[in-house]
Amino acid sequence: MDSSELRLEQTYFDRAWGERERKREVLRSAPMAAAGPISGTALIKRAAERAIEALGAPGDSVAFGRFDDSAGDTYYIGRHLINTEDRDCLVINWQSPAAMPYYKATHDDPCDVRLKRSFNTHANKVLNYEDMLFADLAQRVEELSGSERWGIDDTVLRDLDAHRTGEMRDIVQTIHAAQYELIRSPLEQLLIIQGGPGTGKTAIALHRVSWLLYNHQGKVAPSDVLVVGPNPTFTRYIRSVLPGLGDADVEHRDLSSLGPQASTGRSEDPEVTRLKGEARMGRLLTRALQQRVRFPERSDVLDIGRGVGAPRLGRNAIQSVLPRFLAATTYNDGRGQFRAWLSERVQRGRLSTVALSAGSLDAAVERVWPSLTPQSFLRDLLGSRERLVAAAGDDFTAGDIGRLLRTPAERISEERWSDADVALLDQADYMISGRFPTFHHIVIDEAQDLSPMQLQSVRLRSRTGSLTVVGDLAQSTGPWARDSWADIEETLVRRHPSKVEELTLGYRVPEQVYALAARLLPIAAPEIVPPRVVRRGPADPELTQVEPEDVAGQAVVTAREYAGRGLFVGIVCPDDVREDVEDSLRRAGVAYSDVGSGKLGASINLARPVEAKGLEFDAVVVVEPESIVAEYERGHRMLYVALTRTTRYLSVVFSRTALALPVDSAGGATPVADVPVIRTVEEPPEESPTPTRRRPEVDTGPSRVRTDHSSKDGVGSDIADTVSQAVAVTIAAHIRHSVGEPLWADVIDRIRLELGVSQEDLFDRFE
Ligand SMILES: Nc1ncnc2c1ncn2[C@@H]1O[C@H](COP(=O)(O)OP(=O)(O)OP(=O)(O)O)[C@@H](O)[C@H]1O
Repeated sequence: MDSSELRLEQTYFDRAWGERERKREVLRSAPMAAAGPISGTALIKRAAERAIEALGAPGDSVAFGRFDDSAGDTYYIGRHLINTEDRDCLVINWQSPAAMPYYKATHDDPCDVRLKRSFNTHANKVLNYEDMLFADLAQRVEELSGSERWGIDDTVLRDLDAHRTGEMRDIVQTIHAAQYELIRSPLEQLLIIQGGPGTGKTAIALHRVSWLLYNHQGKVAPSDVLVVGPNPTFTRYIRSVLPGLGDADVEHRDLSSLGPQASTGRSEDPEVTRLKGEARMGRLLTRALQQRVRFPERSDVLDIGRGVGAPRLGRNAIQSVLPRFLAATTYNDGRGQFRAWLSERVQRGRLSTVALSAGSLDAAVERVWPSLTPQSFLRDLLGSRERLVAAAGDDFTAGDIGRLLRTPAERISEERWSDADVALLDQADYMISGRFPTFHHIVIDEAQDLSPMQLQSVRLRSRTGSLTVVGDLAQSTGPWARDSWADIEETLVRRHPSKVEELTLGYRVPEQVYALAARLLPIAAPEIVPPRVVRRGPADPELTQVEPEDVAGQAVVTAREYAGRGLFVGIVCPDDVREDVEDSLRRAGVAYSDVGSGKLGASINLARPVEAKGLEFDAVVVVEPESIVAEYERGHRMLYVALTRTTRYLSVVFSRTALALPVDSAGGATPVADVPVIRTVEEPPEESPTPTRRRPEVDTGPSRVRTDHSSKDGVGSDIADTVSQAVAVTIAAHIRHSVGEPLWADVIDRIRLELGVSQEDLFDRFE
């Protein structure tokens, strides 16, 4: 790299930084300079604050890339627009149409771009850069590697190898041409994006939101966009991406809270979950709600108030008007209209010789048209066979009714609700009050698993039908596992056109790991074309066979080894061995985060396979794959999900089979067997839980010898070991967050100086 060129770039970066910070100062003083009413000043202050947010932080680098066109003009691309006082543009923000060539240029269609430069920066210091010369690429096209031909450069690869944390990062610097096309696809449509694990679906959906907000300002505000994820952990994992792109105020919700009542985790049979998710449940709720409106039984008159002279109306008079009010938009609107009619009728007909009190009127209305909350309505319905049968019509069998029926809790506040109930409550809320915010654009992530009732919840919130729906059919599991997008498309499409687009490049999962996971595809999802993986990882997957009683201990030992290297670790474990793994973690004194509780920790995270969907870790330990397959409907898909969560390292700890694959993939009843190419490469280390470490034959490098310091079941390591590991992990996380990788060595040296120990001292101490 030319150092004078580097200096020139730094000069440009410094200049842009100066302009940006000048603007920040101007914006800061704007409210003070504004004269006029206080409310006006407050408005200016708010606007100034928003504009300051849009500048990014003072520590952010001003740009991440640049391109030069054939006319010799140079354009810098960054997260935020930077102008001089005279409105000369120094840096174009990435969402601007002017930035398009930076993303669209490929070796076979350079879009008039001569050079594309990607900067590696720390704060605003340009550390180095990588160039792509399109004329040169076109000449060398025959020599290019597969991933180079696909447009994957070193900047992407470096980004993919970076440490992961519990928060997703943006990909503005390295958005691929194919991804960019989807990001800037028209707003008014139902766009379904299908793609294998780690193809960037979530990243694209979020960048698309930012792009749409910038390019449709005035039409779509951030508060007019909703992002729906599968669970609270996932929502937390992704929710800092948009604010980081300058788009705060976008609403993030997860399915378990997409209703008037969040799920309280009621567990139920998958059959019941499936039934509650069916579209016909919507019809059942509609009928059941209408049936709550009726003239009181065992009475022919409705008394409006009490005592002599209190007005009364006959059954027929009331029954004849009810259908009119039942046609109102919502249950509560109909109730209001009925109340008004009753009041008017009493007064106009002079039915009363005494003044009609509001209380008497309300009591009479309540007897015919009870006031309901979604919770009281659903509790009454699911708790009564009679109500269920009456509402079922021809749509449901006696067996269905039996499955839906449940004993209500004594008090409504004690009622426990399942995830599937949330969508029913949501539908009930819509029918009863019709009051909830709608959005111009909605993103649904992991959409492949949603039930029709959950899709309906989303649809009710969509004001325009503009949606971005992302998912992977090969990862579709649970009661609503599907093999096609057709029903989702049908449910969600409204007045706009719809299309299904496919992503074909796999970013997250290294080649060696994906080769293992892809063995499941012929069973898990034979129709799916696997993605083309863009890179190799640092190691082959490690398959370790141990005795059944040692599985948990070995999983913990493996996870600790990874965590000890400062990696962000996920243990993906079936319920079958979960308690044992938790016990082993506790006994080993290992702090870990329970992914199901909504949090991701900085070191070891324990997840059920379903909870791991959409997440990623530096290293993943998949425990007892056979149980994962057994515990889930479409279990091979769930195992595929588990195996594809890693960005770098994968270990599989098992007692029976590493992958539960039929010997003969054509035979339905064939027994499960191991992956055929596994071989034993290493004897178990002493004191470890008698593992037989195995690797797939694809491994061409020398065997990696692992030294295992743990005792028999991975517990009982000394306290010093645990303390030093915890301290090291914390310090490493701190360094990673504080400075860029090129400075790590300096920081570590500095720590040594601060501690007053030289390199030699350190060795002395360990001898
Ligand atoms: N163009 C890109 N440049 C750099 N990294 C990328 C790019 N595209 C995707 N990635 C990275 O790949 C990883 C996977 O992305 P993402 O989670 O969006 O994939 P996904 O398709 O939603 O995966 P899953 O199916 O598992 O939910 C992330 O770390 C993301 O940053």
